[in-house]
Order: sequence, then C-alpha cells, then structure tokens
Amino acid sequence: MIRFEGVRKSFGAARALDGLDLAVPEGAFAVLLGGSGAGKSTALRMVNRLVEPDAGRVLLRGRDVAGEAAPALRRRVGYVIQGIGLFPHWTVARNIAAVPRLLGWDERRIAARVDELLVLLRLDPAIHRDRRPAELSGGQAQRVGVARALAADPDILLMDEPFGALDAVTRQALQQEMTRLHAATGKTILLVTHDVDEALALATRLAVMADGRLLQEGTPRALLEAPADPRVRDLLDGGAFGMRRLAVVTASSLAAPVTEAPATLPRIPTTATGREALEAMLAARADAVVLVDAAGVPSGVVALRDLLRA
Ligand SMILES: Nc1ncnc2c1ncn2[C@@H]1O[C@H](COP(=O)(O)OP(=O)(O)OP(=O)(O)O)[C@@H](O)[C@H]1O
Repeated sequence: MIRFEGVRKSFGAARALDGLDLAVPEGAFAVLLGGSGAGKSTALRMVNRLVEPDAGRVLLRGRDVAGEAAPALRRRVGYVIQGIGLFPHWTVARNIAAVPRLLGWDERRIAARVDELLVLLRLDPAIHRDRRPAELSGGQAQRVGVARALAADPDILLMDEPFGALDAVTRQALQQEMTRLHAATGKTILLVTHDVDEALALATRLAVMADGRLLQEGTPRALLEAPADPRVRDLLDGGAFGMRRLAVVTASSLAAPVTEAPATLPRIPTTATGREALEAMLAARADAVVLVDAAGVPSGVVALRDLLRA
C-alpha cells in the first residue's frame, strides 16, 4: 500500500535517505525504528509530500504521490506529530473538524463525526467538545491530535514520534489506545520512533533504518529471532533481549492446557504476553500463572521454566 522505491534525499551535504526500499502492506501498523538521523522522519514526510525525493518514488496504492496535488493528498493521509499543533484559540471540536469543514461537509455531519471520534479516543464529548487545547492534559491533547488526523477518514495515518513529549504512564496508555484503534479501524499506520519498546509494543511490521537505508523489515518477532544485521541486533538488544522477546510471545503459546488450576496461583488473561506472565509471577512470588478467559475460566498454566523456551 505504501512503497518506497530507491528513494534518495540530501539536504545540502547531509544525506538523509540513501536508496530506501520499503513496502508497507495494507492494514499494517508499520513502525520505522532507528537512531537519530537515520532518515525516518524524512521518509515519513515524503508520503504526504512535505518532502520531495531527489530520486526514486513513493507509491500509495500503486500511484506515485508526485502525480497527486499535495492538498488533495494530505486530505487522505492523516498526520500526527509530537506536540500536535492544535490551534490554541479553537475549541477541540473545531480543531477536529478542520479537514471535514475544508471538504464542505454539512454542520450536522461534522458535529456527529466530532462526537464519534471523541468517543473513539475515549474522551467524553459533553466534557471535551468545547474545551480549548490549553484546558487539556498532554495525553488528552494528543488524543485530539489523533482524532483530528482521522476526521475525514484518511486511507492512512502517519505518526512522527507522536508520544515523545508525554510522560511514561500517559505514553503507555496511548500506545494501548493506538493498538485498539488500529484493530478497530483497520487503517494502515506508519509511525516513526527511536524507542525500541514503543516499536515492539505497536508494530505489526517493523522496519529498522540506519544511514538513510533499510536494514531489515518484518514482524517484531522475526527481527528479534533472526536479526539480519549486527546493527539490528544491537538496536533491539539494549541488554534486555530476552525480556523483549518475551514481550512479543503470547503466554498461551507457552502454556500447558488445563481446565482447573490451584486458586493460590495468580491469574492473567489468555491474551497476555510472556513478559506479562513473568511480571505476574514476580509480583505474586509464584512460579506459575494461570491463564483465564473473560469469564474467568482457566485455559492453561504457564510455569517459570516454560518462559525459558520462549
Ligand atoms: N529540512 C532539513 N534541512 C536540513 N537537513 C535535514 C532536514 N531534514 C532532515 N535533515 C537531515 O537529514 C538527516 C535525516 O534526518 P531525519 O529527521 O529524517 O532523521 P530521523 O531518523 O527522523 O532522526 P530523528 O529521530 O533525530 O528525528 C539528518 O542528518 C538531518 O539533520
């Protein structure tokens, strides 16, 4: 759905992209990960033509973005940046409605869409609709930024370090929110970050970049299990390689099936990761955890030793 083909870009003497080839499948939550100066933001900003390539092409659904007028393109490509850039004197509703209004939607449709998006981002319309950005917390403002980017139902969502300015707790809450939103909307998302844990938490497809090129692309698990380049391994490792692997393995894949289990063992949802299983064991000082479904029925037990097989 998004394809970079041999894309090059220099800013004076600085080479930002040095022949980037990357394909992002339709419906993916793709994360560009890499150190500072790797070229991530430059690549992202080419998708909505905020930056033009010196050579190569960027294709959206098979069409070169260079062939589309930038304003039309930007209406079908949502864009979320750190610090959001909400208009400070406009209400939340007016900020979210900016693109629909440009597109000439009637007021009733706009009002309905604003409320729908506020609910989707878990903000109460009655409370937040008429607030100004200064009356929101950082996390709420960032949610409004996401709602605004989604307002006209774009084909894809670009996110450039969207949670960079937030505290760790808010950041994690918004990461979970984005995972839910991606599942609910099925949108293709391309997100830039230099935070490895954020990338592993969000990505269905992970693309690691260095020096303006792609080092490796694949599922987070594939990259953790078989890094194709020492730089990929170094970046993903950070001394916590085992823990990171556990974070991308489901606890249920390591569990022994059971229909009943000792009441003394801690319980976690069947959807939990191996890392969450380990955390639950450490918190309860237990050497196993029970996986339970939404009704609380046990489906499996994961023991500490099972985690070593992950
Ligand atoms: N508008 C610009 N003018 C001059 N140089 C630029 C411009 N944009 C990017 N660069 C340079 O291009 C290179 C790649 O920058 P880019 O912002 O794409 O990297 P990045 O991977 O997103 O890094 P960061 O995480 O630090 O933002 C850097 O050397 C940067 O200084």
